[in-house]
Amino acid sequence: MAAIKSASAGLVLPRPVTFVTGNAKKLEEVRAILGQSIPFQSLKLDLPELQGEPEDISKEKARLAAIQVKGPVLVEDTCLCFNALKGLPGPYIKWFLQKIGHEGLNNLLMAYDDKSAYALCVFSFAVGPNSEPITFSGKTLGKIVPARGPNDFGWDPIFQPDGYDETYAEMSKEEKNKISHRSKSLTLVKSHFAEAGYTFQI
Ligand SMILES: O=P(O)(O)OP(=O)(O)OP(=O)(O)OC[C@H]1O[C@@H](n2cnc3c(O)ncnc32)[C@H](O)[C@@H]1O
Ligand SMILES: [Mg+2]
Repeated sequence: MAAIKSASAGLVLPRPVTFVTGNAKKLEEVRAILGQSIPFQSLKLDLPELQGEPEDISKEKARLAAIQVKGPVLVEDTCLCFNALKGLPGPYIKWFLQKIGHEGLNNLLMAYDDKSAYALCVFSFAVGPNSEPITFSGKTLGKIVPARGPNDFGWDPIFQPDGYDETYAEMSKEEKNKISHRSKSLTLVKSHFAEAGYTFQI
């Protein structure tokens, strides 16, 4: 399915955008942050992930998602990067978290004074299976601390953003969504959609 350029507006997409993720908490945040700004539907799929740089991983997820959906897709890949470890665990945070938990992640930094870290969210948008995905990166700086707050979402209890006394987990959802890596990345996605003036054939 090809996207066509309309004479009056921007690109006309053959279908509404599908946000593809296997993570219900991500979807909740994306819904809250986007509101009505970009109409989208969601599809729960755990896409295979490449190893490599965050942008490449995210782009490849978008390519695979667009093949499955056969239309416009949004995906994202989230990294938690420790500066003392030159950016690791980075895109591998999911597996580190699963295997060693919050305490193990803190222990990784035991030998270092530098506990600084950043949360990175890379959204990718692909118009369809044959188009090159575009990426949008949002970063929030902070530090790794012993877990505090509800254990609802991933590594939220051990990430304390710079300038705040609370971890992501201790903040209200609204507060997190104002400053998070995900909202910064989505701000760029929204600008792109506004500039491109996409409309959708329903
Ligand atoms: O299907 P996808 O979208 O890939 O969902 P996922 O859960 O596999 O997510 P990632 O591959 O991006 O891996 C990121 C890991 O970080 C966690 N995570 C993502 N965003 C987070 C956030 O804002 N706060 C805390 N943990 C987060 C998430 O639960 C994963 O364990
Ligand atoms: Mg994943």
